[in-house]
Amino acid sequence: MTMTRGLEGIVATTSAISSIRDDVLTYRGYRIQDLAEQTTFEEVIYLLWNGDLPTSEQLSVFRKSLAADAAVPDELFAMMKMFPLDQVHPMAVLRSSVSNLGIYDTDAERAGIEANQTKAIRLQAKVATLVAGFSRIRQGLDPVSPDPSKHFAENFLYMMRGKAPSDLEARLLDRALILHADHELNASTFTARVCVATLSDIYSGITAAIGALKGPLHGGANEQVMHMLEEIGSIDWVDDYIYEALAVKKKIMGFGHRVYKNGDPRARILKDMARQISELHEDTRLYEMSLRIEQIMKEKKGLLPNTDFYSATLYHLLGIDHDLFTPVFAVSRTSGWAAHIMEQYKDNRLIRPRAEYNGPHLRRVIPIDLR
Ligand SMILES: CC(=O)SCCNC(=O)CCNC(=O)[C@H](O)C(C)(C)COP(=O)(O)OP(=O)(O)OC[C@H]1O[C@@H](n2cnc3c(N)ncnc32)[C@H](O)[C@@H]1OP(=O)(O)O
Ligand SMILES: O=C([O-])CC(=O)C(=O)O
Repeated sequence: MTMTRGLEGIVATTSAISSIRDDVLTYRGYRIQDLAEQTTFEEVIYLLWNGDLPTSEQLSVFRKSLAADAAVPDELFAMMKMFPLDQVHPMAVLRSSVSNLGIYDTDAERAGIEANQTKAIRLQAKVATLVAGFSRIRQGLDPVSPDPSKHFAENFLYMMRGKAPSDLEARLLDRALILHADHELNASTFTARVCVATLSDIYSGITAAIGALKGPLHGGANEQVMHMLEEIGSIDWVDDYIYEALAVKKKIMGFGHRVYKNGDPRARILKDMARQISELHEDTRLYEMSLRIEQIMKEKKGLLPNTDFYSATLYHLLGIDHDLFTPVFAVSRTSGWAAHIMEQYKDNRLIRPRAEYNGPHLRRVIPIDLR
């Protein structure tokens, strides 16, 4: 048996959804840069689930079905109101709420391609309503009902804020959702596939994936980047902070990647988006601090930013609460998780690796009164 820590370099499945080769990221064969520039998040969801970009007619039908499924059962918002709102993390709320969505879906246990496509649409639409609704409930406000006339990203910001975002803000979020939608066999996607490979249901798979995304070594890093920027506070303190952190071998959030060694292509696009919004708001403090951190990390550690680094500045300037950064990631990644879950069902085999045992050798049980 061979063993690699963290399964590094192990190919665990075949997949036709997204690919990282020579640091080029593609979804279904399309470069991420091209998708971010020329398509919308709804087109990308369709692409991930169906293998091809939609025609305008297909897109229109698809958008209508997403909009029709965006409302969530009142019981879920009632349940959220009972949570300890001043201390609970929104990712914990999302994890529980998606699990609860399955309880209210009468098709939850229905198998088959069509049933899973239907449930994927429901999940994708409702996950945004849940995140936006929770952000309002904890401020003592009522959730805003989804507006079917709005595009996904625009509607998401509208449901959070209670008023429509500008076109540029909606487009920036739309691009961020595209960039985060899928990423080959990352930890949360692998979790989703392991879960449904037991032939468990799609709600269980996405709930498990949300749990994996929450951790700071994965999707939770975007919130931690923001904490770090806040802790540093000013460009004047960046050098001291980073050098001191590196001296005690502290990890700098938003840097490094298991697969990319020459840089994450999404980070380059997000960096430009962070610059754009910083200039728009005439508030370049976080962006300039981030540039300096990037420079030091490259010089001292040879590490480059990953997708979570500049998304922190972008989301902050979009007015998104810091602890909602990872839930926003989850809203986007639901599309990728659902694509992988459906791919897994199509050609399923239980995922069950081995462990190399390194515990005690065979021992005799000593009766309890003699231990
Ligand atoms: C959407 C995403 O999930 S993107 C990733 C988001 N996560 C983060 O940004 C958290 C910070 N980054 C990290 O922890 C790592 O780079 C990971 C988890 C992304 C990749 O981890 P791995 O491939 O397991 O690399 P590993 O953690 O073993 O790091 C290898 C070496 O680089 C160092 N290193 C890696 N990332 C960092 C970092 N961000 N800051 C400082 N040092 C780092 C490690 O300390 C280690 O050094 P050592 O060999 O001297 O012990
Ligand atoms: O691929 C990974 O390991 C993590 C990542 O960047 C992602 O999930 O987007």
